[in-house]
Amino acid sequence: MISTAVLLLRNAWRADPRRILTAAGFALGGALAGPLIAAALATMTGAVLTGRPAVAAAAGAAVAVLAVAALTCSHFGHVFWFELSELAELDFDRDLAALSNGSDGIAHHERAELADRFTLLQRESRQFHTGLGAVLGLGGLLLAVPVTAVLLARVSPLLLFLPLAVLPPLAAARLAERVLDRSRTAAAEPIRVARHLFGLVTSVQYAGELRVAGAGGHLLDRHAALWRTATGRLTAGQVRAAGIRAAGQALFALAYGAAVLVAVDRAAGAGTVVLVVALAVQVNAQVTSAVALVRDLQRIDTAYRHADEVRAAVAGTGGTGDGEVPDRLRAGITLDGVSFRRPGADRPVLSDVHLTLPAGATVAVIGENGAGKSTLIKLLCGLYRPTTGRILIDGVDLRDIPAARWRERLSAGFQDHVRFEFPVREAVGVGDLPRLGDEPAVRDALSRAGAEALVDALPRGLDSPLGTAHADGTGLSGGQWQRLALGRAFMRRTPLLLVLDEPASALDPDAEHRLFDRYAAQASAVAARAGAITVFVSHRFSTVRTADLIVVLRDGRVAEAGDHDSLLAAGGAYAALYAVQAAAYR
Ligand SMILES: Nc1ncnc2c1ncn2[C@@H]1O[C@H](COP(=O)(O)OP(=O)(O)OP(=O)(O)O)[C@@H](O)[C@H]1O
Repeated sequence: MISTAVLLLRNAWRADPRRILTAAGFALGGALAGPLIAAALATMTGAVLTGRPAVAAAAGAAVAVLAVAALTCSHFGHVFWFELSELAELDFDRDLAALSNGSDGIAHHERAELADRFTLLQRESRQFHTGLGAVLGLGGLLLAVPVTAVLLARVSPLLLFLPLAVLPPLAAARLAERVLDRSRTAAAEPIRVARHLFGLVTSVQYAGELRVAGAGGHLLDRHAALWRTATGRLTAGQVRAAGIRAAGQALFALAYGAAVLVAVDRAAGAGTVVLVVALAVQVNAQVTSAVALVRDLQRIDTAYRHADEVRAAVAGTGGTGDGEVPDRLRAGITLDGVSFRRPGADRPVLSDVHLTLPAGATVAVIGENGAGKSTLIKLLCGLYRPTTGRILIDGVDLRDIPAARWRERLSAGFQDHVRFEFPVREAVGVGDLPRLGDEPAVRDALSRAGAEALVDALPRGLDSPLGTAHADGTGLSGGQWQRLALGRAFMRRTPLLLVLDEPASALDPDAEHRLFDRYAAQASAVAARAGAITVFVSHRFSTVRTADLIVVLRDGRVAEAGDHDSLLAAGGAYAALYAVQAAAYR
């Protein structure tokens, strides 16, 4: 926890040294005012009772000034540290985003325990606005407690034990926070799933299907059940934590009662009794705030610990070598005995895949649902790493190439593409960030994706905002979103590998056919320039048959590979599938 406090202070210092110093000054001043008020009150009472009006008036004025100072310090201190705390929250959110999206691969995202950690971290990041205040408050207490102790010791050394009575409630608070942490961890999974269900029920995208199926009520019932499970676990944790805290406070209450008895027993005068009672109240307030401040700080400590766990899980998912990506592909991409198994899965998704994708070729990957087509695409993109085997780019192992370097030479259109609710030029331009504002490049990509007519029909052309995030945004159909995603995939000028995972599943067959005709002509130009390989997944054989190489996957293995004519002649799985689809169109 001390390291967390130091980290928060260091970050605040880095952000604005003057601001944090001023906030610390106010925190210390405010903390000191408390015991001094008790001392001034005692002096005032003694002076009144012994008939010294001038001293009583001065002490009374001091009480008033100190009380105002305490309030002022707390108010202005808050103003100074609040913004720094907001920055700490922003920093942590950025860290989270980097952890979530900044890793080389994506396989760790598919692990449930990591998803739970992220759920917790998102909740915990909301605690950051209290962190700096807690550190400064505890700093103030470090000053106020000894001053209070000295004042108490002057009455009786026995009273020195009163601040020690702070320890049981503090220890109890630590223990209680650990109990709460365990209950929050236990509740993370039901909360995550419940949020997912709530997202489904409230999503415009799925509204139609859920209405027709009448599944909305069912999902809400499951959501409520999960929420009840989560709340039950959290409440059980809260009850246990409250019991532990109450036990700590009870020990302090005993010490408090004993202190007042000592004061009454040793009282040299009414002023001293007032001093002890006021200081005992101070100690009580100090304990209560110490408990709250420690709890706040401990939550942030927990957040950092959880973030470290995620960081450790994410580390090591990236490439380590310093291999170069060739300017142009000469031989091609080779999969040499590639297998892939997800952590914790009992069987591999891909097994012992041997394939050569020649430079300049168009490769179609086909197979039944779940055969491993998308997994193969993600392996080629370096988003997953082979569990065994190698992927060689012109002979260089992909493992030895830094992920960022390889990705710069990729273009991808994914099945579950992003629907960027931006103006069209940006929604497409993000496919090649350096050319985000390059209108001719965006128009060219749109034309290759067959989306120029779609954009021309929009009220503000390339500047038309898309989606419901904008008041004047235009809603698009699934196929129209897909055309824009394709446009995005076509933004990069010289990719070495273009992957298209069911890029036209939402297009009508005619549109898909035209798209691939147009694409094939351009692909051969890029292929001639850079030896670029296009790998696409499609279930439509009218498109698949045009590929130079067709790879048929079955149960994660390559069942057949070859061009259309040779596969038909072989009379295997491809020929059978082709015959079924051809018959359906006859
Ligand atoms: N996110 C995931 N987490 C765990 N397992 C997964 C995940 N995605 C896919 N799988 C598993 O990997 C296998 C291969 O999935 P993949 O998406 O590669 O198949 P596919 O051939 O592209 O299927 P489709 O034609 O349905 O898109 C599936 O059988 C599934 O069991």
